[in-house]
Amino acid sequence: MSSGQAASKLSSWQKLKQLHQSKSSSLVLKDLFKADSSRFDKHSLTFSEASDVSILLDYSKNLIDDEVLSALFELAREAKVENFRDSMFSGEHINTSEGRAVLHVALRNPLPKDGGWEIKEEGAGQPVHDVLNHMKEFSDSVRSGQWKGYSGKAIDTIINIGIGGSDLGPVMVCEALKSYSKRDLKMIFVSNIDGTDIAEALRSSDPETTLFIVASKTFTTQETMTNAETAKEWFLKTAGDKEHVAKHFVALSTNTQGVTSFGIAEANMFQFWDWVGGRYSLWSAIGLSICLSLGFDNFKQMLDGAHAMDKHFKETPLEKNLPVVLALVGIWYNDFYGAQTQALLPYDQYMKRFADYFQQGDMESNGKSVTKDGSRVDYETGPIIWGQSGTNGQHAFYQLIHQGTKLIPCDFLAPVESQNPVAGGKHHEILLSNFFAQPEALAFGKTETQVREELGSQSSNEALVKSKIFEGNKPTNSIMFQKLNPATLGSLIAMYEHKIHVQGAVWGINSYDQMGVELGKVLAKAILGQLGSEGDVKGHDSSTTGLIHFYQKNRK
Ligand SMILES: O=P(O)(O)OC[C@H]1O[C@@](O)(CO)[C@@H](O)[C@@H]1O
Repeated sequence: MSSGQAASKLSSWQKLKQLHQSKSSSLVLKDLFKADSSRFDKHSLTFSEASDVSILLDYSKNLIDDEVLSALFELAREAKVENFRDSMFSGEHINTSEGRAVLHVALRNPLPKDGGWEIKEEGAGQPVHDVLNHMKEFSDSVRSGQWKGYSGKAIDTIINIGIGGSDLGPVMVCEALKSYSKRDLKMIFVSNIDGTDIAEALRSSDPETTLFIVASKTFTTQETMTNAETAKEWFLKTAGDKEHVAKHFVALSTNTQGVTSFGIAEANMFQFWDWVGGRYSLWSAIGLSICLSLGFDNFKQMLDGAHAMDKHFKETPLEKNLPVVLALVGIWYNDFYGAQTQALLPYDQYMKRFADYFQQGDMESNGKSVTKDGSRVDYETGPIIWGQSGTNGQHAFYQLIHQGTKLIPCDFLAPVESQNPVAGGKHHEILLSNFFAQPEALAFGKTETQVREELGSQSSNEALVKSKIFEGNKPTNSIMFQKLNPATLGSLIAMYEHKIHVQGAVWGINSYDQMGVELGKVLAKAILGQLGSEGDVKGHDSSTTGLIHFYQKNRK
């Protein structure tokens, strides 16, 4: 297990520091490609270890050479990344602050008799498959119309009530795999405590044909429990009898007591375990909405794609390991080039929520500043994750990426095949031409000479010339996959989960707790009790007090 040591104490870290100082000015992509015609072949990897999945990772447009790469792999070895990975897979309690295992890989691991790994952790074997069987049975029954609401009608609307990991994964996957969905089953996701979220969901729903999923690992999250109570009151206004709740409410949780006290029968509960992190839980019972929308078979194919990537991560040498390469190249920019963010730019409109999903996945995992042994880091940890589908982002923020003052490493992703080859595939070719062009422009830019040639007589306008120069040398990864099918999406998500794992191991931090989300909740609870009148407001600074008083004076 990684000792949680400070990365900066590692000799390979110091070597990388020196390499950056001595080489960064000579790591120029234009020159690196000119010097080596096989650079693409040398710095791209393929993954096709799952049926129906073929992924290419081209990492040649990065500011690296053999010396830098080998120092990065040395860093991974010195930080004991392989041991830490193996500790995760074996069920060791690597989430040290909460004394828990980290076993989202167990959720997509076949039983040992079917070729899966033996994982010694309560729940991590047959119980996972028991829940999957229950999910299949239930989703088949709802999708077929066999499951009836209290008035005997089939279900045509699913409202998933959850937030964070109990929302973002299902939302992202249902969007990404919409072309595989049962189009006449309306999927609605309610997450925000803002009454608008639940109000808009209920406005367009019929209590006789709506199924509510209350998704919460703890079954204590204020937003989710409040939304669930409001939904139940709305439902009972029409349904009347509490007996009918059983036909319209199910729960996804680790907290059986919480579920039954809310009034949902245990038979309508889909269990998961404390070794499933919220931001890693879409593979668990939290994925029930995905099963309902896509059908269990597609959900299972997604699990299988993720399992294949798990196997790849577990067994492939670091130098050929897609998650490891992504992680190390990311550390090179994050910790030695001072890049603060990482952009995820999927050129597939179905993946428009992909970056949103990994905002929680990455930033709630690695947004830490203390190592596992309790010391404050003296280096950068988790990057800010952001992004948007292409080509939309090109018309929003690419100006800054191309000509701004910040270094923004970008992952470009795109499918070879479109799910909607409209206009004879013309749209897809235009999309892909942009997917190919943007990393090329970022890498190689446009020189002053080229600008002057283009401007001709206008090149006497120095300011204009300067404004049209593209410095280039902006690093990108390009990831292509055959088609955005369930197995491929599963592999891609697992690839980024393991990238996050490797970075956390190198930084010596605990990627699997989230202490940082607690303080705000506690303060909010205290303020909630003080909103009655001005006299109730106590113990705050003048700003917080002033804001609360402004609200109290002006509310209607
Ligand atoms: O699933 P639940 O227990 O309702 O937690 C929801 C989300 O809240 C958190 O912010 C933790 O409080 C995320 O880590 C988590 O995914």
